[in-house]
Order: sequence, then structure tokens, then C-alpha cells
Amino acid sequence: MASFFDLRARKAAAANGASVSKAGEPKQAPRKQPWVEKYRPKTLSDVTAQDHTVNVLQRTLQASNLPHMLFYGPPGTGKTSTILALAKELYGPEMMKARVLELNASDERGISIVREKVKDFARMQLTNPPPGYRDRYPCPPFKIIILDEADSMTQDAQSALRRTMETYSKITRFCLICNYVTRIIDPLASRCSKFRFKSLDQGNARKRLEEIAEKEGVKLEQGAVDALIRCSEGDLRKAITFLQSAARLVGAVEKSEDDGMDKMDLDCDAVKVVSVKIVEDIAGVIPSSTIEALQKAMQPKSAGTTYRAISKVVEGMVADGWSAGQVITQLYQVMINDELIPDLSKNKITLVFSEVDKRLVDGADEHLSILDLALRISNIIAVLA
Ligand SMILES: Nc1ncnc2c1ncn2[C@@H]1O[C@H](COP(=O)(O)OP(=O)(O)OP(=O)(O)O)[C@@H](O)[C@H]1O
Repeated sequence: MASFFDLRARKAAAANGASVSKAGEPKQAPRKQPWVEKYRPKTLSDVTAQDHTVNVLQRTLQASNLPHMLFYGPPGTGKTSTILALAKELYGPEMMKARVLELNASDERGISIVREKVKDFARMQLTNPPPGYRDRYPCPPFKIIILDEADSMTQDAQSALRRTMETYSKITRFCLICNYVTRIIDPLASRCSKFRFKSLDQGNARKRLEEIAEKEGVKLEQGAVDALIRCSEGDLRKAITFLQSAARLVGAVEKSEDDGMDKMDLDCDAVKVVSVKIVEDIAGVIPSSTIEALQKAMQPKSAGTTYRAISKVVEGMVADGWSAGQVITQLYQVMINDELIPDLSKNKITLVFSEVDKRLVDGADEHLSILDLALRISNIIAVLA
């Protein structure tokens, strides 16, 4: 029988991410890797749903020449993965570090970073690859600087970058990545070839999610993939993260992630199937019964009772912790798909949604915002009655 000390040693090792053999010696567990990293495309041809961009880049790869580039589009559509895959194919693993500088959102984005870190790397002379290396990788005579989330750079920093880009363009190419291309100053954008990344369509997203589920041995209830796609709104990173969290929650991944740690024994009787409900819970989706209750309360009644009915449902929603952003997303879909509401009224309703959304972004109170939204929509519907 295992002694108290054996058990304590096993628990402590498990908490540190290590597994423990039955004999009690800690053995190193394989590093748990988020699936978004594990399944990040390794080559350009692994990138799905961005065919035009991938084709153009594959041609530049053959010519081993690159322009400065600007990748833009919604989150989780493959921008960072694409440039990293391209760089790997260009430089190979041994030269990646010497030839590629990646700065992401967690790095300082002011002018000082452009003057120091970016400029220093940009002007650094190229080191040569080992003999024979170019037989395996093109390793062209320039470096790449990847600036992820370039739209969060200050205007001054962007202006300073313009000069650096020009001065060192012979030995350094830039790849700017952003969600909002309009936030990149014109003189910078005009120096780059632009590549637009589209939200992943349902077919491609489904294929990728099913592939990952199969490789991880995760069973999905019918409709669960649809729920993942619906809740992630074209953002594959979000969908994969939801899938991993759901799989972990139902105990479907202990074997592959923890290499048989004790936790598995605790969950051995659990039903290891990812259901629609679990996906929706993880994504913070409000139950349709709650949205329907709000919709019902918004139906025209005598003025005082409408206010009371709406206020009661909204109070319940706030008490249950539903975010105003999620209420807006779901209620909007319901209102816009309601065939009994004429288009003209839908125009007015859309305006109300956008105003309330803007106010929330500016930091307005969530409770008051939902209340205001529901009351104003109710007034618009009342005119139709
Ligand atoms: N087109 C794609 N093909 C294959 N996998 C993808 C694609 N888009 C996203 N993914 C998956 O989502 C993860 C995140 O993708 P990536 O970081 O490239 O997105 P991004 O567009 O750069 O997002 P952000 O704008 O938020 O930085 C990847 O690790 C990969 O698992």
C-alpha cells in the first residue's frame, strides 16, 4: 500500500507537471502543449482556407525573394502561422534564430523599441549558413522582422519604422501583421504587399476541428462541431481552444496530455464525449431559454408592466454573470432573424445595438446598457403592434 509520504510526493510532482511512477519516482511528463500550438501549420501547404495568399507566397518562396508584407484580417485566421511557416521553409530550423525576429503584442510598442530592438536587428550583418545548408533550404540573403499586432503601434513608432524599412531593405524584410489595416499609416502600408486573410469558412473549420479531435481521440456528440464553429465566429484559434477545454472538462484527454497520471483514475467512469452543451458552457453562451425570456419581456404591454418585465429578466441575467457583450451578440441574431419584424424596424434596431455596443466599449455600466438596449428595442416593436 502506498504510504502517506508516497502519496504526497506523487501529488507534489503532479502539481509541478511531472508524472509519478507507481514505484514513487517522479518521471517527467511530456510538456502539455496548447493544441493551437501543437496544430499550428508547419508548412505553407498546412495553412487552410487562405488559398490565394498561400499560392502567391509559394511562388515567392520558389524565387527566394520577398517584398515587405502586410498581413491583415480577423483574429485566428492564420496570419502569424503563415509567416512562421514561410520563414521555416526559407531558413530551416538552424538559421531561424539568426534570421527571424518576431515581436508580438506583449512587447513594448513605442518608438524606443523601433529605434533600438528593430533597428539593431535590421542593420545586423548576415551570418552565413553552414556549408551545404543551402542544398536543403534557400536561406536567402535577408532577414525577416515580424511585427505582430502592428496596429497597436503608436503613430510615431510607425513613422520611425518607415525609415528603418527603407534604409535596410537590402538585408531585412518586414512582415507587419494586424487585424485593422486602417490603423496602419499610409506611408507604411504603401511600402508593403498586402495580403488579406478571410474568416475561416464552415467547411474548412469543420475539417480542421474534426482532424484534431480524431488525432487526440476525442469523441464529439453530433452537433458539437457546429457549436464550436458557431461560438467561435470564424476564429479557428478560439474554436481549437474551446475544443481542448471541453475535452479536458469531460476527461477525454488525460491519457494523451498527462501520460497516465493519477487524475485519469478519478475520471475513468466519466462519459468522455464532448457535447453541444459543454461547448456552449465553455464559450459562455447564454441558454436560449434566457434569451427567449428577455424577448418575451420586450413584447409590448402597458408601459409600466413592460419596464417591470424587462427589468426583472435583466436583473436575473446580470446576477447569473452573463456579459453584456454576449447578450448583444445573441439577442442581435434573434432580432435580425425575426421574420415578423419589417426591415425598416430592423434598421432602427441595428442602430440601437451599435450604439449600445460602442458605449460598452467605452466602459459603460453593463446592467444599465442591457436594460437600455431592451427598452429601446421594445419601443421600436411597440410601434408595430
Ligand atoms: N488558416 C489556418 N490554417 C490552419 N490553422 C489555422 C489557420 N488559422 C488559424 N489556425 C489555427 O489557429 C491558431 C492561431 O492562428 P494564428 O496565430 O496564425 O492566427 P492569427 O491570424 O495570426 O491571429 P491574431 O490576429 O489573433 O494574431 C494556429 O496555431 C492554428 O492552430
